Amino acid sequence: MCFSNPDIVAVVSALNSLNIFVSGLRSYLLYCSTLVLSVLAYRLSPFHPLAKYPGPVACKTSKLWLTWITSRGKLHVYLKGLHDEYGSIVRIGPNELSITDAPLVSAIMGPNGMAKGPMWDGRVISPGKGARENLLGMHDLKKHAVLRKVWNRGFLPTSIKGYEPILVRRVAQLTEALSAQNGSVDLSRWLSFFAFDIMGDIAFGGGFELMRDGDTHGLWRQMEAGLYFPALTQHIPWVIPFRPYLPGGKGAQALGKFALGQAKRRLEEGSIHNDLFYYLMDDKRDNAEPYPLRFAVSNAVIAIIAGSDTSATVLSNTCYFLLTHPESYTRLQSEIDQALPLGKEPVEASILSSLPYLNAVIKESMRLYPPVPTTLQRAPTPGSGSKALSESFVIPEGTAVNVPPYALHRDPQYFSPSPDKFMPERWLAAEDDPTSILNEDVFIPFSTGPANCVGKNFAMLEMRMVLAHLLQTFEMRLADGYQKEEYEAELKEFFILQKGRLPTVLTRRQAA
Ligand code: HEM
Repeated sequence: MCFSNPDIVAVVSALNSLNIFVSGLRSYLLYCSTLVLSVLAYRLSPFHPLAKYPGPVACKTSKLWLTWITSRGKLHVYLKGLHDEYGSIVRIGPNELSITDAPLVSAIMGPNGMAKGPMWDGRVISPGKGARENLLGMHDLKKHAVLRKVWNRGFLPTSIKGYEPILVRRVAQLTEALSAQNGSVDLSRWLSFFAFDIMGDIAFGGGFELMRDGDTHGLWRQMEAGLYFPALTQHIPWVIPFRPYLPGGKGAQALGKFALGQAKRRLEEGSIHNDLFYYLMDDKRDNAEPYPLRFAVSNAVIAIIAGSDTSATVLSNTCYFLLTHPESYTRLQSEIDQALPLGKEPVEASILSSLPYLNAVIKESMRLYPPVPTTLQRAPTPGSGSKALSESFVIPEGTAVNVPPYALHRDPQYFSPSPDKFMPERWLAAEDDPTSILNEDVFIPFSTGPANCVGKNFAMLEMRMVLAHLLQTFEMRLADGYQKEEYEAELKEFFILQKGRLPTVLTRRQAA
């Protein structure tokens, strides 16, 4: 075989180009790895502002570790483990602390506390314009306060009174639908459909009919699936610009589209009751321009996301605890039977709020499983330099602080004895053992301070009403063959605690 001169020249020139490329690539990789190693070394060094706080090396070096833990759905359990091991202040990211110290909790989230932290930039549920203009994700303290005033009007006692007849109708629909089922039903799913329908009523004056039609549009399924991605990106908000190209990055787009359709329908037809949309769009704000449509839609969608799965999870968890604690079930049923004998309908809200055991059961369920179990995050306002939480504890700008309700609620310093056990009696002062501990300041299932849950009073009414009706109407038991351990194993945290199945047999009770 022989090569001509031009062939040899071409090969030599190709080799030269390859050499230049390889050495360029080598220099680039060297530059990148030096940069990464320097950043890692700084994060682990004594010069880092958070150097004195303990925590695992994996957390100190990168948020990718917590992203991985979150992907398994058990971030709440992991963070509790870290607090058990390292104490009340733990470094959970290069620039992030998790805090379970009671006096610091109110300094972080109370009236003089901090604004929402950077994780909200990564919690975009339904992409598109307006995604950041809702109450839940608003960083700016002044803008938040203005918008919160509008939302508050939707949840004043008089506004909630207006929602009561709708709630009574939906609860009756739930019990009728459950009565019509044969054998075992997935109670958890029915409670989700109920919560979705009622939030559709409150937000848009109706339009979601999951109890009647099932999840035919896949809205509930997509909303639950849509929470997975923001649960990961909340730790690494810098990936948000790449979101459309990432698997699962489309989010709850169907919910957003459906909501826009409902909003347009709602605007054309009006509503027979004052729904949240009324307060967001039609309400006369003090000499201000009305909000644009996409703003109202974005906020109303947030009501559905923040208000449906949260209440449904508490309801399902509470049923699970009652079904696995027969003495609590019997005690609650007899309290309800005395206050609301079978056949007496509708159940009155004022009576429900005065039932001590019913309220203790709901609180105890939310203590053990707060639906937002880990990620109440706050941070110093950009440009402020720092925020002093106490004389000796200053948070430098650029640091986020996380308060994890799940770890707080199971801390024996604050709830004792047996903080991991379901014991509603701990909330009943008259029956309380004087040696027991119950610190209500750190009982924060609805958060605390100016950004606490705006829907709290409505959610409490809803949960009391559903539970009272279920226990008044049915005898309930877990389905044969269902292993109760499955329930807690299936509880996964993706931003909100998501539940699995709760196979239950419901038998209609007869009036005595
Ligand atoms: C058991 C039911 C519920 C629980 C446990 C719950 C829990 C929470 C928590 C923990 C927060 C605070 C997040 C933070 O501090 O960063 C929050 C905020 C919020 N919740 Fe709820 N929630 C529930 C039901 C509802 C309902 C029914 C609505 C109705 C619309 C709602 C709407 C909101 C909104 C709009 C915010 C943002 C408040 C603000 O930033 O000012 N939630 N919720």
